[in-house]
Order: sequence, then structure tokens, then C-alpha cells
Amino acid sequence: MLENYIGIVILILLFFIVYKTYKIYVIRKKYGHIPGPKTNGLLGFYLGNLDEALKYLKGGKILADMMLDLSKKHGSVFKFQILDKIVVFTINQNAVKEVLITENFPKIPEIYNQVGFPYNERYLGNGLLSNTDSESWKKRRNLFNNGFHRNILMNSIEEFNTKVDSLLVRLRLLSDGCTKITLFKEINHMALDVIASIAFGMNTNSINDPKNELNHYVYESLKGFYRQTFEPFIIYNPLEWKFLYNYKQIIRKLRDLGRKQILKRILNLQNGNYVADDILTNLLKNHVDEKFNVDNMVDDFLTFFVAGQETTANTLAFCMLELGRNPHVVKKLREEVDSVLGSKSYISYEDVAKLTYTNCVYKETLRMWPPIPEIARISDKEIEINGLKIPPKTWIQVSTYVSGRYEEYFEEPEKFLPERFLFNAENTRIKNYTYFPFSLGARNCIGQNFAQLVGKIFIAKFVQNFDMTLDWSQNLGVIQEATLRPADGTQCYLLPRKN
Ligand code: HEM
Repeated sequence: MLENYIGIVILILLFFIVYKTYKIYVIRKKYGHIPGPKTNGLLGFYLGNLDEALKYLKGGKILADMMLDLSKKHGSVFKFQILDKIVVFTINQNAVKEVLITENFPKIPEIYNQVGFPYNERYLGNGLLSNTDSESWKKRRNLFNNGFHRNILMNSIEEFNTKVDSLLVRLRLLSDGCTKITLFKEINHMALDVIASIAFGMNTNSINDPKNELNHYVYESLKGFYRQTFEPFIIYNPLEWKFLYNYKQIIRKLRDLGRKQILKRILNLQNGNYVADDILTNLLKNHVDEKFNVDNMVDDFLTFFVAGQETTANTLAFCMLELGRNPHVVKKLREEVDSVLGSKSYISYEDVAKLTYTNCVYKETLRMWPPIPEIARISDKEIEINGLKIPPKTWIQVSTYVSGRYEEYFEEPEKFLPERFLFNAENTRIKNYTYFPFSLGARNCIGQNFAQLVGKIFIAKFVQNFDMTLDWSQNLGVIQEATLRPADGTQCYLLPRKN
């Protein structure tokens, strides 16, 4: 009996190995005409370039650096293999345009389902970011486009100022020159408050009360989510089941919070009217399945925090790191800020438009340190890149990180040079489709104006108010989880500005 079972298991295993071998043989042949890194021996046949990727990670580098090194070696289009998957990577300008704009190839369900439903739990669900069905995405995007329009954001300028000011008040209390401050953490709280307030009319005050429920659950939900990306087999490990159970509870609590908030808004009860939680929960039940779908709304509620909070905070934490390394940039920034604002603390929309150099500093930060370094899509027709035919159903990866550091596109790419974004009369300094930290085309970032506004206001007010010294003992490198982030979160010491 036992021998029979073992025999069956061996047969299934053999069948699996033969199937995988054949599958890998076929895809390697299919993409044989595209250049790319070699794989090592028999193991390399099965694992592809996984060993090289792991070497980068173990060496404290990020995968985006591996792509950069490969593009220096193989040019603007190459392929790499991870297990039984071949990905075509490109920073070719025409290809970037074709993939993201002209053809607008679909998002890859295998990747975005992990964002929507990690461990089969509804997280961002079918929200804007993770939605892979173009028709349903279009309807939702149309719903939200207006809310993020420049004119609407202009009307919120006071609130942007207020939230940044709240953070400045807190930083002032810590600016004694010897208290170590982790700027990423502080800015992350502000980013949550500003999204909560402007997008949902919520007053969260994470800046002074980081333990508030929303901040806590968003933070914890992201932590668990990252593990899925880098430890895909966690679900099969019984020792991790407790973690998974707790993680799912966190997501459920976060979604409950979102549901209640949305209902409060819908029922227009938020203006000081207290509604007990259990009443709200009952109201909620009655609203499900009516003409609007509350679960879909919760998807987007979470999406705006998950897509907007960390990206905004990472960018500003990177920016502060670069300012710490480049005092001459701070000097120039201050000259601009002083001439536009003087001692004024309120920054109007018109002021923001005048902060040209500040804008360049923000853009240069995103060139070097885009929080979302690469984007993958799946082709739904054959395309040609540099004369190479790329078959339909190919995973194609494009990368603003690699483009932004590619010498053919940006001179002295390792240097932080905001001036490169000061456009000359012909507006030709930045080559087309080489810089896209907010992505391009129909599925670009809906929050980009929002992020830039809060970013520029923060940078201007920060240099207007503080002298910063970086803690040089911190890890000044970068980590790549779901997003790129300064490894130690930009640790520094602050003093009130002297001159
Ligand atoms: C510096 C800050 C930010 C950066 C660098 C950034 C970058 C991006 C990128 C690259 C994408 C495309 C992702 C993909 O194709 O998978 C994206 C999409 C998105 N972002 Fe942002 N983002 C930022 C801030 C924000 C903010 C503040 C919000 C909202 C408050 C936001 C909301 C979204 C949403 C909802 C999407 C999905 C859009 C769609 O597919 O229709 N982002 N973002």
C-alpha cells in the first residue's frame, strides 16, 4: 500500500519535472533572439537569473540596480529569466511610449491580484491601483479624476499648509540639535493626515498621535503585504499561520474602519454628530447591495492611503537625504524660498508656481529615487523594440529608475543636479519617455498633483525653518520593499534656522 503511494508521488513529481523542463525549454527558445544575461549550467536552466538577483539583494543592493547594470551591458532592451518566467526589460524611449501610452498594455493579473487580494484576503480589492479589468477600471477612474484635478487641489491649499505646519510645530519641539529625528517616520504621519483630511474629510492627527487606528492599521497592513512579495511560500509554512491569521485580522479591521468612514460621509453625519459604532455597523449592513457597492468604495479608500502615503513620504525623505548631502542645493533653495516667501509662512498656490528651483529639487529627487522604480505590463500584441520582435503575452518591464540613471539619457546620472530640470527655451533637456516617476498614459498616478503640492510646500517650509545635519552613522543606502525607501529613514538633527 505504502509503496503504491510512494510510486504515485514519484510519478507525479516526474511528470511535474518533465512538464516544467519542456515549458522552460519552449520559452527560452521563444525569446532566444533577445539579448540578456546568461544563466549558469543546469541549475540556471531551471532557476534562470534568480541566483544573480539574490546576490544583489544579499549584497545590500536593490533589484533596480541589477537592471541598471544589465542595461549598461546589454543596452536598452534585454531579457532575464526568473524560474519559468521570461521578462523583457526595456528603457527604449519608443517602447516605453508604446507600452504605457499608445498600446496601454494591461496590468499583469498575477502581480496586481497580490495587491488586491494578498493571501486571498480582500485588501485593495478592485481599487484603482490593483484593478486589471479595463472597463471597470475606466468607470472608477472617471469617478475620481475630478477630485484630483488641479482646480480642486487649489481649493485645498489651506489644508495642505495646515498639515505641513502641524509637522513643523512638532519638529520645532525636537529641534535642539541633539535629538535624533527619523524624518521618514514624521513625514509619513503627515502624509496620512493630509490624505485623510483632503480626500476623506477625516481629522486623524497621526503627526501627534501616531498610534491612532488608521495609521496603525495602514502601517501594519503594508508590513504584512511586503512579506508576501519576498516570501511567496509563507502561506505553506504552518509556523507562519499565526502571522497570517493576525495579518488578515488587521486588513479586516482596516476595511471596517474604511467602511464606517465612508458611511459617515454618505449619511452626512460627520459634522459633529456622534453615531455609536454599533448603530453604524447596522446602518452599514443595510447599505450593502444598494445602488452603490460599499466594498468597492472601501477598496478605493484603502488604495489612496496605500498608494499615496508611503510614496509621498519616501520621496520627501530621499529629498532630505540629498539636501543633507548637498548643502549648496540648500543654499540655492533658500535664496528662492526667501525671495518668493520672505518670512511669510502661508504658501499660496501662486507661490508654489513661482518656486521653480524647489520644483527642480523635487523632480531630481524622483529621478534618482523614484519610490516605484519599475512597472510591469503584459503585451496583448506583438511589438518591435530595436528591431527585435517581442511576442504577444510577454511580461514587459519598464523602469524610470534605470532610465533616470542611464548615461545616454542623463549626463552624470550619479550627481544630484536639480538644474537639469530647468528647461531651456526649446524645452529639450529631458528626452521624451526617459523620466516617468508617476508612470505615463491612462494609468498614470492620479495623485501626482496632490503629491507634488504637498511635497513642494513641505520642502520650502522645511528649509525656511530648519538647519539640518544628517546622522552620518546611519545606513545611507536604500531598501526596496514594495517601494524604494531610504534604508534608515533619513535620520538627522535639527536646529532652528540661523540665517
Ligand atoms: C511621490 C508620490 C507618488 C509617486 C511617485 C506615485 C507613483 C505612482 C505610479 C508609478 C503609479 C503607477 C503604478 C502602476 O502602474 O502600478 C501610481 C498609481 C497610482 N497612484 Fe500614485 N504616486 C504618488 C503619490 C500618490 C498619491 C498622493 C496618491 C493619492 C492620494 C496616489 C494614488 C495613486 C493611485 C490611486 C494610482 C492608481 C491609478 C490608476 O491605475 O488609475 N499616488 N502612482
